[in-house]
Amino acid sequence: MYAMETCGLTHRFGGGDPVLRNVELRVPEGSIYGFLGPNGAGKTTTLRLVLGLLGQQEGTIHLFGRPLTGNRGELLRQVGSSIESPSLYAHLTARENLRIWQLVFRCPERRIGEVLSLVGLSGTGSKRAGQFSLGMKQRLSLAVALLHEPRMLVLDEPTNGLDPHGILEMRDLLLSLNRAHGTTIVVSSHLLAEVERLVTDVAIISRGTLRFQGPLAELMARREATSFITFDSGDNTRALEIIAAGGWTAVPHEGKVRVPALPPEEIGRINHRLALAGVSVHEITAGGTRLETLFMDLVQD
Ligand SMILES: Nc1ncnc2c1ncn2[C@@H]1O[C@H](COP(=O)(O)OP(=O)(O)OP(=O)(O)O)[C@@H](O)[C@H]1O
Repeated sequence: MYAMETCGLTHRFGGGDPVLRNVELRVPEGSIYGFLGPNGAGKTTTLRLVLGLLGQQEGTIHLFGRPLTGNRGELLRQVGSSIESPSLYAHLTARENLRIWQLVFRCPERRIGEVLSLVGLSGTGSKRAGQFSLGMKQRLSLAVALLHEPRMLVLDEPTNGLDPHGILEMRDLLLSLNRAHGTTIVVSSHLLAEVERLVTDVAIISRGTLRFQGPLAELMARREATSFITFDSGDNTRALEIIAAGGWTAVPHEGKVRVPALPPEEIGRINHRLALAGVSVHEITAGGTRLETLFMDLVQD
């Protein structure tokens, strides 16, 4: 079952061109789903539609297998979100901010302490949210989103403006939430590298159109298909013959020998065979398309 599913989602602002065209998201329950695309691609608009923050024009939205239309209140109660700038009161402490939302969500008071500890803000005492670092503000927004123990979290650019340490902290936090509670997490980002080690599934959107959707492993496999290993040895002509005779596809490249990407044990086997034949290998390098390059290719027309 999909935690979130959109069908034919199309949206225009005013009478302009569509900013979303037939967007079909399928977020598997329990996944960490990276919704990726460059600035202005349509990520926030899609998420606002799914959260009922923007009037739907064309298409359908299902959450947990049920249509949003007609079940909005009940379905959105199972979702925690942080979209655009966090709605925090600068003059209140973390605990006071959460107290307000605890009353709004009507959840037990104990949740305040629980989420504070979960996001690592228990020790902030009388410090006001206005004095928090950006990373702390992001974590407090996450705490608000988690108060009512949602089945799915929808976070728009949660690592925006964070330094590398803050990005790592946020990643670990989201991973542990997903593992400990099975919470489905949808996280948007304009940088694949920021979420590459977090997500299980990926959707890539560009100019309002979905360019890729599937498990991260599928995207990785596309990269591997264009990757290669290069051998440089004392006698590359013989090396080429020996590798080809072993049944591997090998081609000469800039005076060296190139084979398609292989598992490490296969590379070891080639190296061993060359050594046995008296060809000494100086260098083995892996190269090819970086995941980020593949991402850029996908978002460019
Ligand atoms: N309220 C609005 N009125 C008119 N146009 C809008 C409005 N909100 C968004 N847009 C336009 O819709 C397109 C998609 O914007 P959206 O904010 O959804 O992109 P995004 O992928 O979230 O980008 P970013 O990473 O910059 O937030 C953009 O061209 C944007 O200018």
